[in-house]
Amino acid sequence: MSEPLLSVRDVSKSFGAIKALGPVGLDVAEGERLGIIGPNGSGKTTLINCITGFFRPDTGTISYKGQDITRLPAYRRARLGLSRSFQIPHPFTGMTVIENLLVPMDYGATSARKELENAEEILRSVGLAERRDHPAEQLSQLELRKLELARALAARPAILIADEAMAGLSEAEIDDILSVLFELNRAGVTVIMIEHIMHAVMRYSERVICLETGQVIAEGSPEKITSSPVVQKVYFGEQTAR
Ligand SMILES: Nc1ncnc2c1ncn2[C@@H]1O[C@H](COP(=O)(O)OP(=O)(O)OP(=O)(O)O)[C@@H](O)[C@H]1O
Repeated sequence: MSEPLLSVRDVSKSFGAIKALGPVGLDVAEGERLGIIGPNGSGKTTLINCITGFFRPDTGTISYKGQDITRLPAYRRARLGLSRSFQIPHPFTGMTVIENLLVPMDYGATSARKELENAEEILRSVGLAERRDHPAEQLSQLELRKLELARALAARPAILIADEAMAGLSEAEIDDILSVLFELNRAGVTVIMIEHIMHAVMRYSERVICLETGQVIAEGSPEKITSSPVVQKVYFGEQTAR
């Protein structure tokens, strides 16, 4: 196997006496669609926070494109190409949809004209082009989720970590977000999906990792994970684990 795009080795994180994570290890290949599942409190958010630099892990290393990024601050990881979207969108209110993209882009790396072109292309990729000049606060819940993905894409990431991008949406809306995420992946973005909506994460992912009490308890294809007795036990209790 070629060198993984992202590599997590022996990473652990505690909060006081609570061991939230680890030690865990995982590799993510370039272009992969990886799903991470696990019940509430199993460590998914802590893992993302360690990967993106919001938390400093207590132990272990995180490498990206072969570079040890364990001690890099979050904004430097973002500039290297690691981006995340949040479950609860927090757009800049009082700004239009396109302005919401131009703000995170505005760090002087390219010309204003190029930034505008990039922003318009990202809006097209998430299906928000027609809402370009609407105030962010007028968007529907589905459109807000798309704007949240668009904002995460503003830095042109190599890896997008989508944290519960579909929670609370209807089945048709879930299909819509999945199409956007499939398209992004086809365009070359590696996607890590953290999700509680099982049928969505199973449809989307090529490989799924299941966390429980901060440990990886199962890993494999969606089919393997769906039929795994340990995963079933975690989600449905003892009776279904036979
Ligand atoms: N900042 C924090 N301070 C103290 N404890 C925390 C903190 N963040 C997480 N924890 C604890 O760490 C454990 C793992 O939490 P985490 O949020 O990573 O789980 P999760 O899998 O993302 O859960 P959910 O699916 O509900 O979002 C839990 O026991 C949680 O209470």
